[in-house]
Amino acid sequence: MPPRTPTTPGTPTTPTVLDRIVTGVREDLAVRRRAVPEAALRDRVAALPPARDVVAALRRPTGVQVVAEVKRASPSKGALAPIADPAALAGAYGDGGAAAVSVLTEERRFRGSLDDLDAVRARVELPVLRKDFIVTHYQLWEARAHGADLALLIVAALPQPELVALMATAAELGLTALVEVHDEAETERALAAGARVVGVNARDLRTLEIDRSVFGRLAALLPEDVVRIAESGIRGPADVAAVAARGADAVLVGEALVTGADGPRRTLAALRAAGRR
Ligand SMILES: O=P(O)(O)OC[C@@H](O)[C@@H](O)c1c[nH]c2ccccc12
Repeated sequence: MPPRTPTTPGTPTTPTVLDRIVTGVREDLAVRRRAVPEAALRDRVAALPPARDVVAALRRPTGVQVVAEVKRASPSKGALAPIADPAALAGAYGDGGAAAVSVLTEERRFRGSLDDLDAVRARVELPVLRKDFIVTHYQLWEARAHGADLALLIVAALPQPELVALMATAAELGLTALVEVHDEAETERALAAGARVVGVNARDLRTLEIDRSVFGRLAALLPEDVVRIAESGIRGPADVAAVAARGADAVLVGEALVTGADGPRRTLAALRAAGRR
């Protein structure tokens, strides 16, 4: 991968956490590409029923919806939960009233896999999100071939022409793009690329710091018809209530659900209660 463009010509930039993750993702991807050619993915996709309607599931008048994440580990926190049976966890999320299930498939830092996506897909009827660092069309084909209805596109990881091209491929595949932003410039890029579902990540993927004020700031820039998802750092009901007051349609929650002492069903119920309208 070419180095990031230095802000001052001639000044070398140190790779951010995001840069390092994407480098690893590209290496792992090269291995999978050799094992499973894109033509094979296309055949699998052709045999599948169409992807689910995600917008209807994520925006409901009854309250803030919860996208519940299958997350074993993260670069910021290390190990979170072993999750030996991701399908069982997804089943619990479904029972608890999740609107969708997010499956982290990045292997090195988040300890996820496409096997997790398969297991979850086989278990729930809910929309499923492939959460990864998607930088190639191949990964979108993979996402759909493994049953995802939604795919994450992180604006910070993608130059604008790539973002636009990946959104077009997602649309062809019937995949809804969840376009992730963390600042004003990224929000403008997401909208310019035609994003209909925007995730505001409270965590800066370059530094891994959380800033809970980002959702309110960026949600205010989104047109009414765009679905708004508050991502990361939702610790409990009070955080759901805070983003609900600022117009969140949904929250994306990982850590609080996989580490919560009350278990995923009750933790989910408490989060949903805080977002009821
Ligand atoms: O575990 P949390 O703080 O509830 O966060 C979930 C989700 O927002 C987070 O996993 C996430 C948001 N955007 C990402 C991009 C890549 C990897 C992970 C993420």
